[in-house]
Amino acid sequence: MTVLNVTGVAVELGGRQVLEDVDLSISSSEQVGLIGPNGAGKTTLLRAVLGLLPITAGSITIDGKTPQDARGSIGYVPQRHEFVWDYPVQVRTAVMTGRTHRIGWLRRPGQVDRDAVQEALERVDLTDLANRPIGELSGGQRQRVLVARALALKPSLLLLDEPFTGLDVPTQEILTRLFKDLTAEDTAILMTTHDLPAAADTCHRLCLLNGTVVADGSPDELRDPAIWLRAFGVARSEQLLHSLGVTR
Ligand SMILES: Nc1ncnc2c1ncn2[C@@H]1O[C@H](COP(=O)(O)OP(=O)(O)OP(=O)(O)O)[C@@H](O)[C@H]1O
Repeated sequence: MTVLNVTGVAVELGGRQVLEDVDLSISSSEQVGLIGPNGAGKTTLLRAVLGLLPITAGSITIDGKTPQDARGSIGYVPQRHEFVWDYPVQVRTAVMTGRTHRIGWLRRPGQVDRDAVQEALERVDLTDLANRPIGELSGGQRQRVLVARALALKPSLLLLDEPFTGLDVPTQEILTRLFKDLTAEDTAILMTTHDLPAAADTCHRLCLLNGTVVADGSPDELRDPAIWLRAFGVARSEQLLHSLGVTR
């Protein structure tokens, strides 16, 4: 079943066309890697899917709804530096903020909300740190807080912006396993990353973006080096091709 449907989407920022004619669809149980060079528009696309940026053409639906109407079923894990870590709250409270769209701004969390937060903490193995102030956490622990915060919504679509950057191998493995479990439970995942080998290993499909979708297919279908060179806007990059295990 299609969860995310992006058709002919264009986004302008500061008078500049950042995305043009972007098509992308993701089904439940699919993990898709969004790959592209710096400035390709990956974060912009995630923010458009979240309804945080206006689109100037095309359409975006999540479970058949507009981004604004679907906000309560999209989990978003921003890049770690975008979150305010010196805010004096405990881990459990930070994770509860992920449910704001479900609870509403003026209501207090109920038992359902507390249970969802507890389950999310368990899934990222953070129950021992639930009462720790977020400012005292390591980088890997902070990443797990952000993932738990997104999971507390029990989303049908999970958007991850560079979830593995700066993480040690054990933390990467915990998250990789978790994302696999989530897709097995029908969650659709769209993840930006610069870690191409890891993306090729873990994602069902890769979407190569550079202002528009240059290629979209399974890692096996994208073995032609010309596709990667076109996506990254370079004439020739042995290192890029080598890191992908793509042969000329
Ligand atoms: N608020 C803004 N106003 C104007 N231009 C912007 C704004 N935000 C981003 N841009 C520009 O839009 C383009 C796409 O940025 P975006 O952050 O989506 O790229 P990205 O693919 O996520 O890059 P990276 O891999 O470096 O994170 C860049 O050229 C960026 O400078």
